[in-house]
Amino acid sequence: MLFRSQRSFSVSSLPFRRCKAVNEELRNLCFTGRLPQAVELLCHHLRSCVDPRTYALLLQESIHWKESKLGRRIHAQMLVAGFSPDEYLRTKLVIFYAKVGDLWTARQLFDRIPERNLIQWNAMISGYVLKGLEQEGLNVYYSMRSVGLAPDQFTFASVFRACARLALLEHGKRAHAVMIKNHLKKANVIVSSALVDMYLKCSSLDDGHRAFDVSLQRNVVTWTALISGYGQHGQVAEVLELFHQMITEGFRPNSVTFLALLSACSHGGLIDAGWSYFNSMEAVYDIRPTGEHYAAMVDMLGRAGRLHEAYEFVKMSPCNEHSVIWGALLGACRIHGDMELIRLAANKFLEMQPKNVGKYIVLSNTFANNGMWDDVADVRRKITKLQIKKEPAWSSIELQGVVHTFLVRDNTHEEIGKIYETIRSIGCALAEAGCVSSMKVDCCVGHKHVHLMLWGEPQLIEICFRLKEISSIEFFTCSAKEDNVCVYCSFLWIIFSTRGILYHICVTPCCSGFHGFQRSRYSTMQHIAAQVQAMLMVKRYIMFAVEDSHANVYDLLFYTSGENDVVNWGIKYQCHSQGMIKSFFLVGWLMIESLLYFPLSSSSISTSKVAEWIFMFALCSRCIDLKPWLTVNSFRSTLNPPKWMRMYSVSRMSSLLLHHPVALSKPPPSMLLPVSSTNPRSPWKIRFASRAYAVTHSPSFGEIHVIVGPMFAGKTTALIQRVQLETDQGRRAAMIKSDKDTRYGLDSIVSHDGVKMPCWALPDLSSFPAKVGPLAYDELDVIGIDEAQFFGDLYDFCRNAADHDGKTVVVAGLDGDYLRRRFGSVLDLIPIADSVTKLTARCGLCEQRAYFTLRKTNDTEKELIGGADVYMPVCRQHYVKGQIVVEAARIVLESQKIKL
Ligand SMILES: Nc1ncnc2c1ncn2[C@@H]1O[C@H](COP(=O)(O)OP(=O)(O)O)[C@@H](O)[C@H]1O
Ligand SMILES: Cc1cn([C@H]2C[C@H](O)[C@@H](COP(=O)(O)O)O2)c(=O)[nH]c1=O
Repeated sequence: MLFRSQRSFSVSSLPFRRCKAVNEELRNLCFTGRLPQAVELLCHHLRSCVDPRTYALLLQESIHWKESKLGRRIHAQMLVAGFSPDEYLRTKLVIFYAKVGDLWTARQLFDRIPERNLIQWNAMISGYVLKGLEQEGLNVYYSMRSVGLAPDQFTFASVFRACARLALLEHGKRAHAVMIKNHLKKANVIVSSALVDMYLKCSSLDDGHRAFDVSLQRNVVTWTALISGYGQHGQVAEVLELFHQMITEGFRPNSVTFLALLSACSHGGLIDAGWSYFNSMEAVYDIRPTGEHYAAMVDMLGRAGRLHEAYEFVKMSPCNEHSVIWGALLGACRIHGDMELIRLAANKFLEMQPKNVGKYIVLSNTFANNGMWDDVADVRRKITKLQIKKEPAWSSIELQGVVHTFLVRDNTHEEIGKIYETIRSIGCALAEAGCVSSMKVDCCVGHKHVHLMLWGEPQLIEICFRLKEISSIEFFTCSAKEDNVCVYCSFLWIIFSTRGILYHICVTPCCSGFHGFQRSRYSTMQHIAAQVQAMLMVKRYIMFAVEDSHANVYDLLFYTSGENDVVNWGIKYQCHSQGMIKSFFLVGWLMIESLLYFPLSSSSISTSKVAEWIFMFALCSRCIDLKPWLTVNSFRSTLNPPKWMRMYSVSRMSSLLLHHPVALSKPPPSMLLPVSSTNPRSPWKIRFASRAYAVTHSPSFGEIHVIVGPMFAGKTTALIQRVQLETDQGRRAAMIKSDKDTRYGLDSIVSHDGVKMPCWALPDLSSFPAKVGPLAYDELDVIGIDEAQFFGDLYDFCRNAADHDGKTVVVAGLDGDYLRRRFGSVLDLIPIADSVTKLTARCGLCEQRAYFTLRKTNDTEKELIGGADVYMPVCRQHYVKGQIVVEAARIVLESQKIKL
C-alpha cells in the first residue's frame, strides 16, 4: 500500500508515540495532501491520541478531496475512540456528510444537535439542494426561519438554486424579500448569479434582468445565467446582444456561455453566426468545444433542414463517440423526417446508451408520425425485451404558495374531478372541430389518435388544473418536464392563466424546446376552445406550407392576424422550427401587411411585437442568403411575391410601422368576415368569421374586481399589473389613488417594492369624471383605484362606473384596519363585485402567511399614513400576541402620562 511504501511516514519510523508528535504528524500529512496516509495512520495505530483540531483538519481534507470513504473512516475512528465531538466538530461532520451526499447520516447528526447554528442549517439546506432534493432543502430553510434564525448569503444561494430548479417563483421572491429585509442587498457574486438564474428559470425575465442590473458584483456566471435565461425563452436577439455586451465589458465567456449562444443561434436559424461563434471558441477564447457544443451545432444544422451537412459534421467531429451528438442528430431527423438517417442515428445512439428509454420513445413516436408501424412495433418490442422503464413524467405548479405535482395519469389530486371536467370541455371542443375522433382516454400511437395520448399526461392535467377556476387563480409558475410530447400535440400546451388573465404559450417542445409566452385577450372556456381550434387549424395549414402552398397560408393569415395572434405565433414558430424559411418569411410579410388593416391601438399587437417581426425579417433574409433588411429587388427575385406585396420595401414598411403606427387606417368591415371561394379546404373560416364578429360586436359590460388584504400583501402590485395588462392589450386605463396617501408624492401609485404607475390623486372619486373631462372619461375602459379604504364614495362610484358606464373597475384596498375592523367601504363592494381576491403577506415575525396588519406604534386614530416604520403584516398568532404587547405598552404609557 502507498502508506507502507513511503518509509518516512511509516508508523515504525515515528520516533515517539507521544500525542503531540502524533497530531503533528497527522496534520503534516494533511497539509501535504496525503489524506489516505493520514487516515491509515489514524485507523491502525493512533486514534486515542488525536485531538479535536486534528480531527477537524482530517474531516476538512475529506470534504476538500470529496473523500467519502476516508471521511467515514475518520468518523468511525472518533466513535471507536469514544471521542465526543464539540460543536465545531459536529458542524464539520454535518458539512462532510451533506457535501458527500449522505443526507440521511447528515440529518441524523443534525437532528441530534440541541441548538443548531446557522452553518449547520446552511450545510443541510445546501446538501439537499446539491443532491437534487430541492423541496427538502426548502423545508429545512423554512424550519430554520421558524426558529428565528436570520439567513446569510450561503442560505440564499442554496434557496435561490432550489427555487430555480423547481420553478417556484413565489418562494424565490419571498426569499428575495427576506434578503432585502435583512439588509443583504450587497449580495456576493454567487448569490447574485443564483438570484438572476432563479428569476429567469421561473420565467420572470424582467425581474431577472432587474436583479442583474442591480447586482454589484458580476462574473461570467452571472452573465451566463442572464444569457441562458433569455435563450431558454427563445429570445435570440437578446442573447446575442447580451453576449456582445458581456465581451465589451471585459468578461471572458466560458463553455456554458457558448452553449447558450449556440443554442440561441440554433433556435434563431442563425447558421453563419453559429459557425462563427463555434469557430471562435478555440481560436479566440481557447475553449475546446465538448460533445455538448458539437451537439448544439448538429441541432442548429438539423433545424435548418441541413441534415446531411449535420451528418457529415457528426462524422468528422472528434466527439463522435459521444452519445449526445447522435441524440441531437436523431432529434433533428425527427423534425425533418429523414428515415434512413433516423435509423442510423438511432442505432448509433442506442449502441452507446442502450437503456435510454426516452430516446426509444422519441424513436417510436417518430416512426408513428411517419406511419411506420412495423418500426414502432419493433421499438416497443425492444423496450419490453430490455425491461426498461421510463421515469414517470411529471409536472408541477405553485399556486398561492402551495406546490401541486402531477404524475402521468394522476388521479390522486383532491380536485381531480374538476380537472378532468375541464379536460373534457377542451376535448369536446377538439372533437367538434374534428381534430380528434373520440373522447376516450387512450394511449395509442396512431397519427389520428395522437392527441388522446395526452389526456393522462401531467402537463395537460396541470394546465387544466390551472384553468378550472380561472377567476381565483392568483400566482403560479410553470415547470414541466417534457420529454416525449408529440409534435402534433404541442399546441395543447398553450394556455394558462394567472391573476385572472389568460395567457397562451406557444410551445413546440419537440422541435425547439422553449416556451413563448403571450398574453391572451380571451378569458372564457369558449375562447380557450376557440384558441385550441385555431391552433389545430394552423397546423393543417402548415402542411400546405410544407407543400409550398403559400397561398393557403396567406389565406389563413390574412383573415386572422391582428385578430388572433396565437395563430400568428403558431405559424411563425412552426414555420421556423420546421426550417420552412420561405414560409417563415412570407408569414412575417403577411403579419406586417395585416397591420395595415389592424391598427396597433385596436389590436393586441404591440410595437415591440412589430419590432420583433422586423427582426424576424432580418433573420429570414439572412437565412435565405440575402442581406439583412432585404431590398425590394432581391425580395422580388427570390420569392416572387404576389403583386400587392411588391408595393413595399421592408425598410419602408418597418419605418412606417414604427414611427406612424396610429396613422394606419381601420379595416373595412368586410375584412373581418373572410370568405373563401378559392380554397375548398377551408371550413374553419366560417368559425373564424363568426368569432371575429363576436369579438368586434360584443357589447361592452362593466366589471368590478376587488383586491383586498393586509398591508404588504401585494395589492398595489397586483393592481398595477392588472392595469398594465389591460393597457398592453390596447384598452384605455386610468389609475386613481386617495390624496391622503402622501407617502410617495401625489403623481404616482408606488408599491412597497418601488414599482410605479402614474395616477390621479383625488380627495373623492365622484370628482374624477370632471377632473379628466367627460370625453376622456367616456373613452376609458378601465379604472384602477388604490387605497380604496380612504374613499367615502367608493360604493356609488364603482357601481355607476360598472353598471352604467361599462367600465372595468379594479379596486385595491385594506379590508381591515390595524384593529381588524372594517376599513372604509371596501367590503361593501363584495355584493356588486365580479371577483374578490384576498391577498396575504408574510408575517414579519415568522414568515407564515400574514392576514392582518399590526400597528407598531401606540397611535389610536383609524387613519394613520405610514409604511414599514409603523406597520407590520402578521399571522394570526403574532397578531394576537403583538396586539396584547402594544395594548400593554399603551396602558403603561398612558398611566405614566397621568402620573406626570
Ligand atoms: N412582510 C412582507 N410580506 C410580503 N411582502 C413584503 C413584506 N415586506 C415587504 N414586502 C414587499 O412588499 C411587496 C408588496 O407591496 P405592495 O404591492 O405595495 O403591497 P400592498 O399594496 O398590499 O401594501 C411584496 O412584493 C414584497 O416584495
Ligand atoms: C392598517 C392601517 C393602515 N393605514 C394606512 C397605512 C398606509 O398609508 C395605508 C395602507 O397602504 P398599503 O398600500 O396597503 O400598504 O393605510 C391606516 O391608515 N390605518 C390602518 O389601520
